[in-house]
Amino acid sequence: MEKLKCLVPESIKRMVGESSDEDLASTSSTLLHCLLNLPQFQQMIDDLADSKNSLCGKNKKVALELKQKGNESYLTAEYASALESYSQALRVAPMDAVDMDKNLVATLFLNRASLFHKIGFLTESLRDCKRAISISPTYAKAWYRRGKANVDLGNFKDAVNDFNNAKSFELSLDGKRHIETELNIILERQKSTSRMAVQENENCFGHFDEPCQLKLSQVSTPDKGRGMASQCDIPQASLVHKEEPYALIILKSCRETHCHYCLNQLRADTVPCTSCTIPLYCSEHCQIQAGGEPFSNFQDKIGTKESHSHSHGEYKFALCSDSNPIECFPEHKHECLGVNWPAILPSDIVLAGRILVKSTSQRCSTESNALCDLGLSHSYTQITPESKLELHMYAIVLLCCLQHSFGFELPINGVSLSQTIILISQIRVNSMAIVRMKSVDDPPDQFRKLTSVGDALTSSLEQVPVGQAIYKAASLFNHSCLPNIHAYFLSRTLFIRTTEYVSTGCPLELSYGPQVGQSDCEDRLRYLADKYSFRCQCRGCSQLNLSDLVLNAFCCVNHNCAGVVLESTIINGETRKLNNFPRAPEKQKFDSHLQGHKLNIVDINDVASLALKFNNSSLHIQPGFCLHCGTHRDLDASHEAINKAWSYIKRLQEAIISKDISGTTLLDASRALGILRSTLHAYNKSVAEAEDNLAQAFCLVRDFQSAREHCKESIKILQTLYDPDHIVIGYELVKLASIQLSLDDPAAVDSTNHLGLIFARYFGPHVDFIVPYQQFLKRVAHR
Ligand SMILES: C[S@@+](CC[C@H](N)C(=O)[O-])C[C@H]1O[C@@H](n2cnc3c(N)ncnc32)[C@H](O)[C@@H]1O
Repeated sequence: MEKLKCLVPESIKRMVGESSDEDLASTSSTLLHCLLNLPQFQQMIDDLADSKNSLCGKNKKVALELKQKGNESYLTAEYASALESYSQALRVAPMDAVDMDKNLVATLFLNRASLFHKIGFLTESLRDCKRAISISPTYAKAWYRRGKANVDLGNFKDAVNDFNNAKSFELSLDGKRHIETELNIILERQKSTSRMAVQENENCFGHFDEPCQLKLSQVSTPDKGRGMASQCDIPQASLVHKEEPYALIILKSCRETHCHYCLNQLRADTVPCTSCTIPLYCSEHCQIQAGGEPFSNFQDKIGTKESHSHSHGEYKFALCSDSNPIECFPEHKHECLGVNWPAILPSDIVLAGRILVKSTSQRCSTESNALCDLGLSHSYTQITPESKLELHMYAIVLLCCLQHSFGFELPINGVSLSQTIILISQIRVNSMAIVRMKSVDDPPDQFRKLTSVGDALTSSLEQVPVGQAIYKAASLFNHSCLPNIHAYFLSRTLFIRTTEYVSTGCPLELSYGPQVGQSDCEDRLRYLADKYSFRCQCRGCSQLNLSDLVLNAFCCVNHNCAGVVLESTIINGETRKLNNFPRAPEKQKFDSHLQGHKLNIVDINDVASLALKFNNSSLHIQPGFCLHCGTHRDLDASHEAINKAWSYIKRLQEAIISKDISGTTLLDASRALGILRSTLHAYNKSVAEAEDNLAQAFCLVRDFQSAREHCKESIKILQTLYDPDHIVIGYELVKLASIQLSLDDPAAVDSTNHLGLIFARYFGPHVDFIVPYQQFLKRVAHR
């Protein structure tokens, strides 16, 4: 794409860079004509959209090689490698390929089922057998293997049925006799056991159906456009919104680890797409929902006794569809042609393709003229000239790819291109990042069950983005750096909950990323302007707050003084708030923010009261001078000392990542923390980060007592910068509780109770699905 950009004449680049949403039809058609005359552009479209150049199509030869490799690894007991080979082979094997008179895919499922059985993954084995049987209903070995897995799972009735089927399809007499013997043993065992059968349980989320009964109203605001507000008083932790995505796509970084439909972490028995090698799914349910065909459509007819009716090959649609019917559009189908563009173009462009195809198919029924009319806001006019050129180019490439590979019946002209450019702009402003909670100590490979869980007691949690989606109704929620609602996801469903009491008429606003306490006001404004092209007008950025004042502050050089020293950038930023929003901050804001703190807040109140004394919209604060006693600090020298100290903390961070922490690294970092503490303000965010790094490092060298103290110090600071019951504190308490448990410290009970309350506030009844680790902590702490 970059090379292509260089070939566009400067005059066209300038015209595109200066375009507004009004003249997109003419700018995009000018660029289109220019590109169509470039052989490099034609070549690019051929590479992306022509099936002859496809790298994402099925390939029998490669599948057979991988199968062979898997068999060899299995024989030498290299099970992880065998699993990798079989799964890869399944991904590339054509559904109609035959190997030694058997459907190749069915054989591969069976081989993988045998491997799973060998390593004790019984439900995975059972599911792979089912898949082999649904392709090849008379596959005696698959019935037999399934019978064995059912025996080990205690499902004797099913096992008897499986062995009977295996016996009837087995051709050799010896084989039949062998199965008969096993069958008799099972029948005996069945009589003598009362063991409960283990039920296969696919994607069961208990409280998926929590109703959302609150009515919200759409409001219009002068500074943020449309927004959502409450129509009644809403208690904390209430569900205010629930929605299925209009369109969704997995992020490139998660393609190998998460299901391309529901975005849950893939299990070891991944299910491939039936037509191309790009997506992996966690189940046939997801594979079919995405637009794939059921495996039973590829039934192997070789040697089949057609009359046999197999009652066990059916699919289970356990997730959302039964209880909560959702509109389902086969969103991968038009990409599923083995061509390269869905794998190569950026995720938001492939998402735009999904929306175009979906809305065009719906357009036939609604007879709208717009190619795609989501009715969402966008910020095309505010973006940079480079971004405008990029949007133009991607819109042209996407429409050409859709037309070339999928036969999308749409003239590529100024009108369709301008609508596509606006669509991509809407996606950039309105799409939500779907996140999943990840325990940092999760083993990255699929052999989760094989690794020890003994080290889990020093775990911590983080949120990782896995997908990007458009939720049409939720796009109307505005951003606040001090949000009063919180969004999270179960499978593809978006849930939004209040995190505090919200009174009637109050705007409901979530955070698009940055929050007060996480970074200072200038950083938040920069992030939102860069990513979403708007200048934030939320209360966090328009009213003074303690976090923004102390987050990057220095301490007083006078050891007896707990005062605050600010830099000019912070003072300027805070003064700007007052200039732009000359409303007096309310005194009680500071007080309520500090309620419940048992911390020494004298210095913070100093800052607050000083800030409140502003006159003519300016703060009377001198950079470099203590706000309490007026003593001067040399800020240049302080910066130098901090940078040097921080280099030791950075070294420690690297050592933590490589899990190789030497005594010297730890000692240097401890000394560096001393310098940070004596130079920076007690509530400076960098001190919290350094404390947290030391806590992690001490955990790794198993000095849990030191780890606990550093972890507590870090939490103390964060509780001041955020709300004490903010979700960030919940994550930190997970770390503290796990360290306390490692020390048999009874205080772990308080920590787990506290984190339980915080998570319940953010996730309501879904807490155990989102943070299953907290259940484990609670159980151990209360034991
Ligand atoms: C996802 S949309 C929210 C709904 C939007 N207000 C509308 O009218 O459709 C995001 C856009 O809303 C506006 N917006 C949201 N939060 C804002 C804030 N805190 N300050 C200023 N503008 C905001 C910006 O224009 C942003 O690009």
